[in-house]
Amino acid sequence: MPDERPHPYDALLLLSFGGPEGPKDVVPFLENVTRGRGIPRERLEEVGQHYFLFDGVSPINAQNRELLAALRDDFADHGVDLPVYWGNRNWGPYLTDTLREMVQDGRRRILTLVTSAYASYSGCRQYRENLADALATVEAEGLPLPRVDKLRHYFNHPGFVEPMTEGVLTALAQLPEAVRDGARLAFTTHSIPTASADTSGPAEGHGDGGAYVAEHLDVARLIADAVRESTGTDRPWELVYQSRSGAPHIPWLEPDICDHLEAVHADGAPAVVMVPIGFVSDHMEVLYDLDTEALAKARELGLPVVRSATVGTDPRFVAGLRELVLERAATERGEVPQRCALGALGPSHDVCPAGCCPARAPRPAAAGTGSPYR
Ligand SMILES: CC1=C(CCC(=O)O)c2cc3nc(cc4[nH]c(cc5[nH]c(cc1n2)c(C)c5CCC(=O)O)c(CCC(=O)O)c4C)C(CCC(=O)O)=C3C
Ligand SMILES: [Fe+2]
Repeated sequence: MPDERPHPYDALLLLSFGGPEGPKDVVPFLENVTRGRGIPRERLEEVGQHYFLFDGVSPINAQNRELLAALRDDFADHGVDLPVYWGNRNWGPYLTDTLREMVQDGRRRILTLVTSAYASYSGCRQYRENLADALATVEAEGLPLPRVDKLRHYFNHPGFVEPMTEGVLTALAQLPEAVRDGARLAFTTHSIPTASADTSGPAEGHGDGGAYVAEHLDVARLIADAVRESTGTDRPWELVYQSRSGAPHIPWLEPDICDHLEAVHADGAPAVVMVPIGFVSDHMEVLYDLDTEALAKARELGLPVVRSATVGTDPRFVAGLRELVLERAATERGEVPQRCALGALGPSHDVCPAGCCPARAPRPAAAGTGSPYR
């Protein structure tokens, strides 16, 4: 009988990016995202247009509400007595308001689940900085300070990998039979500056592309291997990038998905499956950059391209998150739980070491070694 006690935790915090919920939200949302980040004005106007194409509504908040409900249902079904809260970095419900509410509800030992599966400044440390800011605000208001931890990166957990593998099989079945066996797999994730990739993860692990690229390659290889085993066909695959931002003279990870589609088309590839391993739900990066822009490029080329599913609220993903919560709770109680992970890298660290995913300008970050709030 598995131990279903979340003790010592008394709450789970779902922490996400946030997105606009109508046309008047778009500009203030983009200002929140890019404050102090040196994004050119033209890029902002362009990204604003992506949102306006969908009436100014990003699907990300609805998707987080669904994940919140799915986690609560799953916890209830499995006797896990742990309230789940939700807060965002860039739009309401704002993290600071959620954290204040949690403290006022008497929560003192909080575990955080971030909607990003990999190491990187944007996907990990920046959220830890946001937590430190929110804790500082709560402290300044004279409220008691909770202890806040963060769940380990879950990119290589079977709950994340297995639904995506199944998604690729489903996507392949949508391709015309004649091109199915020759279809290439394009694993895609958010591009980030190469300097930021190279320093991602713990300091001693840094190499070209850092933990960010290594973790994505591990997931891509796992899925490609599982698909080969299941279909009996060995397909070429590569890791590609999307959603580049920033100034043109700063190098970001390449190739871009659209350039990649052109290149493989020129190379004679009969079809491509785009596999969005960098994202946990079909938010704007998936809806615009893949389903709108990249699919338009594919039509222009006359290349059959399909996009496979993100994990969303797949029951295996939600169950995997529960397992990760209970695993960490056991570790915090001093037990030595099994730490499930597929692939070559093994389970990620529970506590980010000092110097993990460094920022350009150092700022306090919670939930790590040497953090001001531990
Ligand atoms: C690694 C990564 C993830 C994946 C991990 C994770 O999920 O956290 C991610 C997710 C997301 N990014 C999102 C939106 C945006 N990201 C931007 C800008 C940037 N992203 C970056 C990185 C990442 N971003 C970076 C290095 C920048 C440059 C500015 C900076 O250094 O901070 C901009 C500014 C405009 C632009 O230039 O694109 C927007 C609007 C949304 C919400 C989508 C929705 O509304 O549905 C989500 C989930
Ligand atoms: Fe982003």
